[in-house]
Amino acid sequence: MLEGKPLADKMRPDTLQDYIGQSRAVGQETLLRSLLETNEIPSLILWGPPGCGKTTLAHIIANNSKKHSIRFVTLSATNAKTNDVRDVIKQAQNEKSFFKRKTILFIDEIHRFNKSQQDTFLPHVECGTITLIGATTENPSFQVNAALLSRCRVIVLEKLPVEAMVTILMRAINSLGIHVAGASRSTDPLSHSSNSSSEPSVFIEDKAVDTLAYLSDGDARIGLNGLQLAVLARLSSKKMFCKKSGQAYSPSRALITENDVKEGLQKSHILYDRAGEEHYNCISALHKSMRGSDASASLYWLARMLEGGEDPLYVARRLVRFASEDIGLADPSALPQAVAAYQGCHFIGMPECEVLLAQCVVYFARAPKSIEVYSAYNNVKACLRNHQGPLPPVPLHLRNAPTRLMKDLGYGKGYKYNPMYSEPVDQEYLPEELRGVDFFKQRRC
Ligand SMILES: Nc1ncnc2c1ncn2[C@@H]1O[C@H](COP(=O)(O)OP(=O)(O)OP(=O)(O)O)[C@@H](O)[C@H]1O
Repeated sequence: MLEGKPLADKMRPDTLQDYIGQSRAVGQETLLRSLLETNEIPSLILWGPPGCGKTTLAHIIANNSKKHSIRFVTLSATNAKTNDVRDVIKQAQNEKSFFKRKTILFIDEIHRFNKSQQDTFLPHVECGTITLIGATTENPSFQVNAALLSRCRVIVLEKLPVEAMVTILMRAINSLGIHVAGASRSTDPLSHSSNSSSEPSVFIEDKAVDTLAYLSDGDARIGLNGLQLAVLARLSSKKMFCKKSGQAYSPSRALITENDVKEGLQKSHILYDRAGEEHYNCISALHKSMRGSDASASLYWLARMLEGGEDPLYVARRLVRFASEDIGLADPSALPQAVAAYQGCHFIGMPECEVLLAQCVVYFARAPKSIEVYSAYNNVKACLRNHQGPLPPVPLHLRNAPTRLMKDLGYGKGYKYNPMYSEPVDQEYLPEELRGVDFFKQRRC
């Protein structure tokens, strides 16, 4: 059971009874559960973080549907082409008209289809040729075509809590015939596979199960595959040790410790999902903590990103933006600080550059804030966007007149060159129709 396919795939449950957690979405009293039990599947978008059970739920629905002779077709948006979708639809139409057979189309990572690809199946979902089930880790309001979204029920699945992770891990531990060494949890002796004489008895520390459940951060795939790696690594190091020391490999006992499971997990997967929602959530939390002048929280979000493997230059670029947007002229040295931090990160890279970013983040959290320039500039942009008709011409006196013709046309005429005047110069700089507008005070014009 340990070799070959990832443990997470082998442990995928087939029925709702074995589907752990997610009670808000598919608990006993939920509408979705009654629909699933009566096999009336609506079009669904399953939205949730990696490894929380989206594909598993679709797999359970597939199992159920097959019993009711409903076709269940799976496509992954990472490699399916628009033509593949068309083929599925064509077949679904035939099945519907000739055999009155329904088709459920499951599209994994539906957010990877662009809007026009999503348009391909919209009319067929509308007219009931296919029931669509899409799985996504990304917020469907941004990634799924609005018309399609309005025809689907969005099911929000949550990160699996630690207790649910422990249940999932214990089920795997039981089916692998591993014993738990420690007081609080006992394995189910009946489910142990019989211990063949060529294999050692494998034990796992009670604490290691908790640590694995905790560090998997709600992702059952990481937890199960981490368990598999830890066991395989421990067994092979035992064999290596015997080989090196010239001892005959005698199967006895192997103990999986907390350290083994920590090594079995990749830190970057545990803490942070660089490409997904978490990336935007953390940068937003950092930005808001600095804006709120909370230096300690700012450091926390920074560390969470960097420890999770975020690109330091991405963080540095956001700091450059923050320096102008939120600090602005309240402390004009913030901008050079951010640019210097960016260049410093570029020169020395991680992990050395983390302290540069930390210094800059704390400086920014403690700095006085001003959005004066940022909001005045937004007022100007709004003014330009709201303008009806052609934009007003640049006043003639402000135009440069490099040629005789331009001079003859009045370019630059009447312009007062400020350094020639000792007193303040009375001169208009805005177009005629905006005369008197102050973008620092006015929201609109
Ligand atoms: N709620 C659950 N109950 C029991 N096992 C689960 C549950 N969720 C996930 N698992 C286990 O974790 C594995 C991975 O889960 P699954 O493929 O369903 O995640 P996912 O949400 O589709 O993730 P991704 O977005 O990364 O594809 C499954 O094969 C199964 O073994």
